[in-house]
Amino acid sequence: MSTHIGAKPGEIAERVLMPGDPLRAKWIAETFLEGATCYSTVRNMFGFTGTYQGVRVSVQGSGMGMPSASIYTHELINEYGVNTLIRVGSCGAITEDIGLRDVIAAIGASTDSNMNRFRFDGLVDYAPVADFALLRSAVDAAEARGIPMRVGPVFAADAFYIEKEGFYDRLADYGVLAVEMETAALYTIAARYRARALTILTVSDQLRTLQHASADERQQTFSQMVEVALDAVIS
Ligand SMILES: O=P(O)(O)O[C@H]1O[C@H](CO)[C@@H](O)[C@H]1O
Ligand SMILES: O=c1cc[nH]c(=O)[nH]1
Repeated sequence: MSTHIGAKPGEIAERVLMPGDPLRAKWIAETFLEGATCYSTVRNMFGFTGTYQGVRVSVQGSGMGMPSASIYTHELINEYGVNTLIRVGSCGAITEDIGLRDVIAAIGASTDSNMNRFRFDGLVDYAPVADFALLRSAVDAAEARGIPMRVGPVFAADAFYIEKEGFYDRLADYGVLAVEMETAALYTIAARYRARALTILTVSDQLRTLQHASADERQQTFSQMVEVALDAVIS
């Protein structure tokens, strides 16, 4: 086992879906994987391995925010040999042309996290980006399933509750589609250790119109996001 994951060597697949919510990991494993078994309950951050269309796939909760997601990303890659990670998360849309329940693939992530400034001694504003082949596979999968999916940049925020007048407007001015809390760290760590990473998100909150998805709506459209992610992760 690693410091934060209770799996034995070989229990985690090379391909992993990573939701923030550990109960979403359980739901994905029970709903979409065959023969799924739980390999870790450490900190209740559940992880499961099963098969999807005959291919071994794991689902690991990452927790909320970049410090937590960094731990799981680092250990999955470096302690368990994971080479492909797709985050399946929720997000807040910051442009009015994106609706509740829409699916977004993150081509890159800006952030207010200080992690990369620390990493590069404050001299570089590193640009964390998605793996192109995974992104292309996700786009192909969404098209094949008839699921509309926007592709664009997101903002990975340190804080969920931001009291900064006009901040989302300014991000939207620069083309940012949505706000979430993990992708900059995921893309950076995957790049560092030569793994492939992608984030796919479902809009749970429309931050312009202040609409919020109901629990049922979230579950239904999370299904679309997960189907696209599973098709891409086994590609
Ligand atoms: O739904 P998940 O994957 O947790 O993602 C989003 O939801 C959490 C905030 O509610 C943050 O982790 C954010 O990134
Ligand atoms: O980080 C997040 C996730 C969902 N909704 C938000 O507004 N922010």
